[in-house]
Amino acid sequence: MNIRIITVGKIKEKYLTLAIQEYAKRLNSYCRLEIIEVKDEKIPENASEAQRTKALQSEGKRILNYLKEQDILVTLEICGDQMDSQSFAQKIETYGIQGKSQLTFVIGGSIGLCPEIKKRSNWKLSFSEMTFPHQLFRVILLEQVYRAFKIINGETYHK
Ligand SMILES: C[S@@+](CC[C@H](N)C(=O)[O-])C[C@H]1O[C@@H](n2cnc3c(N)ncnc32)[C@H](O)[C@@H]1O
Repeated sequence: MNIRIITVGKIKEKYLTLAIQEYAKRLNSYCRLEIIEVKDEKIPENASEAQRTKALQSEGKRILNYLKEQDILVTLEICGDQMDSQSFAQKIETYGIQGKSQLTFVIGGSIGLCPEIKKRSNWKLSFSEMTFPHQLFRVILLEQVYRAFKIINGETYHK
């Protein structure tokens, strides 16, 4: 299976980079992992609605450049569908069995994801109703994908 993670903005914290590298290394045994970072738009704290919309559209265009028609697009959205790790693993496994082997996860930047990307989404996935920072969220997603492959392969992993 090919897992691609498209993210908006760079990782600035060393400890997060180390955690990402660790999970990327672990995932090597289970899938082909690609992480793509697209440039984020810098907008002021007090940006107007129009400025936000423009910034979201620019980030969205950069993301769309990487999407292929056959990709299963999984958008990470706070208001998406919540599930437990077993169901998450099962859904990934089912896509694999159906021959849909290119899963593309998209994590928004600090201002979220634009409507065009959300509209194109095949699977809107929420990890809870809480808001996590986008840099940390990359680690959380990688850990859950790793956990999913451990579950799919019937391997033990700490609970
Ligand atoms: C700081 S959040 C963006 C917050 C923005 N106000 C919004 O409503 O999307 C950055 C990104 O992290 C991801 N994210 C954060 N918390 C999440 C959660 N609980 N479930 C799913 N994705 C989450 C989403 O992709 C989000 O676009």
